[in-house]
Amino acid sequence: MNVLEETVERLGDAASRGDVAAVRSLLARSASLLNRPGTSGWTALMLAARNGHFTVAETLLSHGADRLAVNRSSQTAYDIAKFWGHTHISHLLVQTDDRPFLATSDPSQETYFSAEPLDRLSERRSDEAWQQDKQNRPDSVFLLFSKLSPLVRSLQPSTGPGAQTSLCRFSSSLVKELLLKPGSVLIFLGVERRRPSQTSSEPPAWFAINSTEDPEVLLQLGGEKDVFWARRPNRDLLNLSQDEAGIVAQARAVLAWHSRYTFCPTCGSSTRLEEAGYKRTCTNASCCSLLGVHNTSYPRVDPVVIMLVLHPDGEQCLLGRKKIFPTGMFSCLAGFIEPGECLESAVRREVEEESGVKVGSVRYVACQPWPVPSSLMMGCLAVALSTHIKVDENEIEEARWFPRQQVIDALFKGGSPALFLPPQQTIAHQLVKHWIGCTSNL
Ligand SMILES: NC(=O)C1=CN([C@@H]2O[C@H](COP(=O)(O)OP(=O)(O)OC[C@H]3O[C@@H](n4cnc5c(N)ncnc54)[C@H](O)[C@@H]3O)[C@@H](O)[C@H]2O)C=CC1
Ligand SMILES: [Mg+2]
Ligand SMILES: [Mg+2]
Ligand SMILES: [Mg+2]
Ligand SMILES: [Zn+2]
Repeated sequence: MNVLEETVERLGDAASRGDVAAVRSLLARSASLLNRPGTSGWTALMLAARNGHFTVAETLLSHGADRLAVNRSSQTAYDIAKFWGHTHISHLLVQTDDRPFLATSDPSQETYFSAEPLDRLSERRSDEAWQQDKQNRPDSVFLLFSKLSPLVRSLQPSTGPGAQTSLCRFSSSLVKELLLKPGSVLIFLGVERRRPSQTSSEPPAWFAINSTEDPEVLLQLGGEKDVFWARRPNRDLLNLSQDEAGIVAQARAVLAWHSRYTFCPTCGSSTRLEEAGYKRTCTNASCCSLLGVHNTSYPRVDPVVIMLVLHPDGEQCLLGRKKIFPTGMFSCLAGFIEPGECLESAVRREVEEESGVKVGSVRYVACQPWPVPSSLMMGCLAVALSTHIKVDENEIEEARWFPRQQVIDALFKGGSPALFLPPQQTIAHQLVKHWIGCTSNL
């Protein structure tokens, strides 16, 4: 047993005995131990739940313990507390479960693409002198995009689980010439959020550039090894750190808008970039888009509902697959919100259109920006009123009710040829996990 494994066992032992002081001091030394299972396959939270130690469970949760982790029998800490009759602890775990998982200050609970590591400082967007000064500062950070894909670098596996790629960061001197090229679009992203202890004068500003120069030539710019364009949205863009994914969500969606709105949607004249990339204004002085405020001048966000529909028996959920999905992959149904629709009506309409199932109550859970090109995925749980399935074959190849246990296996045991779910970075995956966590009672 190595030192790490030994420390995990000590944490588990302290949690089993109800020794809050020992739990705190072990976590203070190594917070990464928190969700590691010991040799028994149980996490510290499960052991606290098994032995009825409320304060330990509370302490572990306050440090961000994963209440949805399962042991080798697919039991969560909640299941264990319930089984052993520790109602005060199962209530504690349900209380936490009942909250939408985004309504928490714990960043590890954010959905992928939703982190906000930069302060967008929208009030500085029209301040041209300020923008110019930031663009010239040596500590400003520039990200490079080609055909809307960011330039990234592969990280060594030793950097730990999670991020496998990182955004390439350029300084103003390296991009100076590129900015003069006619095809370059520059947008301001924001400034780094500083913790109070970091007292240096001004936090660095971040910008993104989309360039139309030859991508192969651009690759040489940084002179780094292992750099490549993160072109495959479902692969390369999902391997960033939580913070970098948040920055890409903002940058890619705004740059995509610039690439598609070079002409005015109202009169067809050309448009020019303003407000550091957050507005496009028509160059035709008589265009009515210049009178008043028009949404055609601002970056667009397309609202989408994505929903996990639950069977009236509460034990099954409805998942569907499009033809383009890899074999065996099923996901939540989803669809664009139409004008004049609220979230609930869009959920009911899309589910009925795509599967023939009628839906009653709908509850919003959490959302996720999806920057390909610029959707906002609003995740809901919905309860079915009818169960007969008739798919819209234009959109969906197959939709089925899946039993809870099969979904749990797909979530925690990696799936099977019959069912696997989209990766954990997607809100579809998180919605399914949320349902299992809310109703966990194996
Ligand atoms: N993460 C996940 O597991 C899933 C994500 N999605 C995403 O959700 C989004 C919407 O889902 P869909 O099933 O495609 O929507 P949908 O069910 O409304 O059907 C798509 C069709 O709606 C029309 N449409 C209406 N407004 C549109 C707009 N603003 N942009 C593009 N097409 C529009 C187009 O004809 C398009 O083919 C897609 O971007 C899709 O990639 C969809 C299913 C699962
Ligand atoms: Mg759809
Ligand atoms: Mg649809
Ligand atoms: Mg639709
Ligand atoms: Zn116009």
